[in-house]
This record gives sequence, C-alpha cells and structure tokens, in this order.
Amino acid sequence: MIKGKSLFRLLNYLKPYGGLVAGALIMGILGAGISLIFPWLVKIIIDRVLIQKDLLLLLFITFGIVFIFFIKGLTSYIQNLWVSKAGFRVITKLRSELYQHIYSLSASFFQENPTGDIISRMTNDVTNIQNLFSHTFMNIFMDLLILIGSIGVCFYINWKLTTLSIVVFPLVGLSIDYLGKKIRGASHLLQSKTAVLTQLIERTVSGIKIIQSYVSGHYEVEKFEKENELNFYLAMKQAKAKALLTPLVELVSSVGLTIMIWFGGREVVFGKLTPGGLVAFLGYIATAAAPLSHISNGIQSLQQSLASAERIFEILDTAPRIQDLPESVPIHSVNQEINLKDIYFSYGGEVILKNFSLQIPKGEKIGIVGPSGAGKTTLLNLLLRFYDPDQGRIEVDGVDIRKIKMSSLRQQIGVVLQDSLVLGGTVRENILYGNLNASMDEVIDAAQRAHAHEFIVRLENSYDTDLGDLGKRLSGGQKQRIAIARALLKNPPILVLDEATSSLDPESEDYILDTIHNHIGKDKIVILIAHSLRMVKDLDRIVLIKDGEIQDIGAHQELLKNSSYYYQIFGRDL
Ligand SMILES: Nc1ncnc2c1ncn2[C@@H]1O[C@H](COP(=O)(O)OP(=O)(O)OP(=O)(O)O)[C@@H](O)[C@H]1O
Repeated sequence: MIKGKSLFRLLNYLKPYGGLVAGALIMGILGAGISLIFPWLVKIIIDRVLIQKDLLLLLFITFGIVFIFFIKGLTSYIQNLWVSKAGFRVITKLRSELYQHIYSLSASFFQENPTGDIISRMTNDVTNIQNLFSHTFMNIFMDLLILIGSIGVCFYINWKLTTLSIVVFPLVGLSIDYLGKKIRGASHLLQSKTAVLTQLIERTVSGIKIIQSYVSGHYEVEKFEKENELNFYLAMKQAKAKALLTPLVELVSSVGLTIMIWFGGREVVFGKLTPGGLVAFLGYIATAAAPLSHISNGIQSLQQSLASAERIFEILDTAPRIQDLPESVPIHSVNQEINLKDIYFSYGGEVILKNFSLQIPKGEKIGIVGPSGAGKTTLLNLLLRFYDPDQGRIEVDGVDIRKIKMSSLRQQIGVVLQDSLVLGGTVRENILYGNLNASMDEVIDAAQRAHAHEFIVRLENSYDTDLGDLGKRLSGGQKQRIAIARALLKNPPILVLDEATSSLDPESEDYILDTIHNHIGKDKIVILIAHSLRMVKDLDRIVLIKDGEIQDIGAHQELLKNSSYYYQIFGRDL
C-alpha cells in the first residue's frame, strides 16, 4: 500500500520549487512524445521509402532523426537538471530540519532509540528520499506516458492486433515477474547473510585482543567458515535463478512474438495492415514493454522511499519531552545557590532518587559519593534538565529551573562527563567548544589550569593536532584534562565533574585536585562526583548517597566522627 500521508507531506516540500517541477514535467512529456515517434518513422521508411522508393523522403528522414535525437537529448538533460535541483533542495531542507530537530530532542529520546537507528534515518532514509526525487517520480511519470502513448498508437494502427497483444503480453509479463521475485527472494536472504558475515568480521577486528588472549580464534574461524559456506550456497542459488532468467524470458517472449507475427502477418496478407504498420506495431509493443517492466520496480522504490519518509517524519514529529515554557526566563549568573528540594525521580521503572534535598551555596565545593548505580550521575542529568524530576524541584537562586530558559541554564554549568567526550577535530577546536569567541591565549590559559598544556605541546602539531575519531589517540586522563580545559574556558558559575570510576591514575587525580583547589575561582560552585577518598576529602562537604537517598553529609572530619557509612565506603583508605 502506498503511504499517502507521507507522500503528500513530501510533495508539500516540493511546493516552493513548483516552477522547476512543472518545467521538468513538460520536458518529460516532450521526451516521451519523441520516443513515440521512432516506430512511426520505421513505418514511413518501410511503406513510403522502401516500397514506394521515395529517396527525397529518405534524405529528409535521415536528417530528421539526428534532429529528433538532439531535441530528445536536450529535453532529457533539462528535465534531469531541473528535477534534480528541486529534489536536492528538498533533501537539503529535510536534512537541516532533521539535524536541528535531533539537537532539540530530550535525552530520553536518545535513550529509547538506538544511535545506529537515528543515524540510519538521517543518512540511508534521506538517500532513499533523494532517489525518489531525483529519478523515481520522473521515471514513473515517463513510463506511464510512454506506456499509454504506445498502446494508444497500437490501437490506431490495428485494434484487433492490439486487443490480442493485451491478452498475450501480460501473460509474458507475469511469468517474468514470477522469476524476478524468486531472484529477489534469494538475494534478500543473501544480503542478510552477508550482513552476518560483516558483523562477524567487525566483531573479530574490534575484539581481536580478547579473542587472541582467550585463544578462541578457532571457535570464531569455525563460525565464520559455516556462515561463509552458507553464503556460497545462497550465492549459487541466486546465480542459478539469474542464469535461468534470460533464456526463460526469451523463450516466453518468443511465444508471444510468434503469435503476433502470425496474426499480424495474416492482416498484412489480407491487406488490412501495411508491412510498415506491422513492424511499427511490434516496435510500439517493444516500446511499451520497457516501461511495463520498470513500473513495478518504480512502485517498489516509491514504497521504499515513502517508508523512509515515514521514518524521518516520525523523528520530526517527536516533540522534545523537555521544553521551555512560554513564561521561561533566561538567567545570566548564579548569585546565591542551587537548591534541590525533595526530589523523586525514576527513568520510567524503578525509583532512582528519593526524597533528595540538598542546598549548595555559591562558592561551595562539594563531593558526591556513593556506590555505582546510587544515582550520582542522575543528579547531574536533572540539574542540566536532560530529565525533569517526577516530584520536587531544583531551584537556582530561588527560581525553579523549569521556569528558566534551558539554554541559559546550561550556559551556567560547565560539565566534565564521566566518559569525557572528546569530539572530532583539533585540540584547539575541542577546547574552544567551551567558548567559541575565546582567543588563543585564553585557550592556552584554560589548558594550563587543567594541566593539559604540558602534554598538548608534546603532540606532533601541538594545539592543531587532529584528535581523530572521538579522540581515540588520547588516554582517559588526557581526554579528561581536555574536557576540563573546555569547561574552564567556558568559565561558568557551576562546574560539575563526573569522575570516571576507574580510568584515572593517581597522577591525573592530582592534576584534577590541583585544578579544583587552585585554578577555579572561589565564587564557583563545584560539584565533584567521585569514587576515591583523596578526591573528596579536602572539599567543603561530602554527600554520601545510598540507593538514591542522602545517607550522610558533612566535611571529611565530621564524617569521620559521625558516619559509619563513610567507613563502609572508604574503609580501606581511612
Ligand atoms: N537512561 C537511563 N534509563 C534507565 N535507567 C538508567 C538510565 N541511566 C541510569 N539508569 C539507572 O539508574 C541508576 C542510577 O544511575 P546513575 O548513572 O545515576 O548512577 P551513578 O551513581 O552515577 O553510578 P556510577 O558511579 O556507576 O556512574 C542505575 O541503576 C542505572 O542503571
């Protein structure tokens, strides 16, 4: 079934380019008309030039053919150009809309939709729609014109012969279609099995260290061999069906043709059709056959493109779960405090944070500590409004953050994430992300305060070194220091560091501690999510979390005196 709603929605995108599309359609009609002239020329050549020996007409036709081909080429060129221009404009717009929309979507959307799926919608599905605009639409239009035109002329030449062919040729078409389906079925299966092979290779390449260290290569090789053999079997099955297709099609077609020639020949002999008329008739049948076989492919690719359009519109129609309210106001600084009031939160299932209240005044450096899964990162997610609490609220300077413009709220917070993401591009670009207007001196200053400068200048191109795909060439600690430099360059009133559980060596920890205690303004709020005692013991306060609730809170000395949980967490280090 054709997905009508998506089709109309897509066509709406074409509206601003209506002139181009109309022009392309006119060119298409001209081109189709010209294609229909050729068999008729053959009729004239046979009946008037060859039988009546009209040499002047032959000369005229010969030059005419060159002229007709020239016009046909010109219409086809203009048509393709215009239709492509309109199509590419639509695709460019759609892609921009998608990109901007994705950027605005809430964290929950990315949680619920696998990254691969989102990327595939933005790339493969957009390409499918591109095909629709650049050729599918126009091909279907041209095919229909040529098909209807050829059958019309056939009726004009000889209605009996045409009626007969309308009975015979669809039978030929059906048998060809049946074979085609068999091949398609085989190649679908082959494709999915080839994908399995690719996955196996991918798994081996990316997991080569584990495979080699567990000496489990033979197991992987066996699995690969099995899939490879299956691939061979399926490829042969497909090859057999393909090899059979042409002879069978020719055989079936020749039966149809024989019937035509027998009946048409009798019409010529009885003087009801000229010899040229019969040849032209067969020419028109051949002209009609091509679009007939294309149309089913065209409709299939139309369906495919519309399925893609649906997948794209699904994203465009997803409203961000977390949005600014009409009355949201921007903030420009944090002058007093962050206040978490009685927060309850779950990601949909189990409750992660319960009855969570915490006040952090300006200038405080606070540590958040607790076992893995206790809900520490979730606090950060709520503060940044990636999610909203189910109950309770977070206030900044007494204003509920749901009433603060989201972009201005995030502007006040510098984050160094647990898996300190380094984006592609150079070191300088990565740090500049914190403040695109910063000067090179400011970039270097931020890097120095983050203890990143020393290793950056040792890289082959210093600040201009390309970090490659997600900074694969850096160690965990180095990535973290670049991320800290980025946050420092942003110079926000609130800085949150979500420390990786295991990736930091003591030296990196020392660097971060030095940055926190000596290179961040005294008026900043620093929230450090940490796993080791040395990271938190000199902070103003430490919050101990257990199962989403605050268990104890205080400075190191107080906790030493009063908190058994503190001993439980850091027992060995105390
Ligand atoms: N997007 C999510 N959807 C569903 N559950 C989630 C999501 N993110 C985290 N969780 C769950 O919420 C709980 C708290 O996770 P959170 O990341 O806040 O813990 P954490 O204390 O920061 O842990 P770690 O120290 O390991 O980083 C965990 O049980 C986790 O599995």
